[in-house]
Amino acid sequence: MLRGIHVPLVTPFTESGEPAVDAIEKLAHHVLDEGAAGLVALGTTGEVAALEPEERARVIEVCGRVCAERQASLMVGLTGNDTRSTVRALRELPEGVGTALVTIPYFLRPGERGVIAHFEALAEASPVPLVIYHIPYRTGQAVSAATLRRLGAHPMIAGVKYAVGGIDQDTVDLLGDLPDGFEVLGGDDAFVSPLLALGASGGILASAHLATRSFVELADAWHAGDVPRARALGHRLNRLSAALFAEPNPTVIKGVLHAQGLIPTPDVRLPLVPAGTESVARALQTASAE
Ligand SMILES: O=C(O)C1=N[C@H](C(=O)O)C[C@H](O)C1
Repeated sequence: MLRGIHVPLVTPFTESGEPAVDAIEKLAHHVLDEGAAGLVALGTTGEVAALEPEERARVIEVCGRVCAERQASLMVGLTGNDTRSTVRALRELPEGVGTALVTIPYFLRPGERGVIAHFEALAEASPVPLVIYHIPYRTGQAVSAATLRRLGAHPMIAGVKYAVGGIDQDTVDLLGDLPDGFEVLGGDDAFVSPLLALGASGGILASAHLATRSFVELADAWHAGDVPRARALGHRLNRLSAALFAEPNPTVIKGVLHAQGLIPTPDVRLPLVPAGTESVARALQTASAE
């Protein structure tokens, strides 16, 4: 279910600052046409923190419609850091959502026992399987391979979006001994190729808005054991990701998508500010070479 490349869609805005629903729909079809296995609505890349509740509902609605039509997987991001309100949000997810991508409680730093208790409570209450979003440089909470393995043994916890900013001992330990039915999806664009080499089943990658087909080929090549092809693609795509992440995500990606005519404006909501023209030009040039 979690195999392949999932694109965490940006939320494009119109000139008047509203979510550009038509552009989301077009972008969704575009990345699915290019081979993405599914969409992620309301990720960090979708600027979820800056969207009003009714705007979030509209984004889920349009992504749900496209995924239903295309028989693709829809994952929805939930970023609460308190257990009771996250349970409520999970229960309020509309029909058609396949999985919920739930961030490890940020800022509070509840410790590993707290993380376990949080996810076990969510897993018991959730109507859909969960994907743990582990991104310690954003949440401030470290989590060991043993904790992820324990959580992964729960039947309602389907996987982890793994974004620890590198490959460390826990990464190798986790991928060397995964619970049955628990998948690792790379969530750091720069490290997706080594993670796939270690056994990740795919990735959730903002970079895959661009060169989607090449990211899909990268995952397929590692899964097929075609090491020379996978390694070469990985190095090439890493250059694209580096250019796209030269400024806070998703500012450069939006600049490039706008320059390519795929979204109506490159606008982001404060506290994000639009990427500089040089960063966008460099990323555009790298993307054009794909
Ligand atoms: O929104 C996401 O999902 C992603 N967010 C990450 C981030 O902004 O840190 C990057 C990753 O490509 C996907």
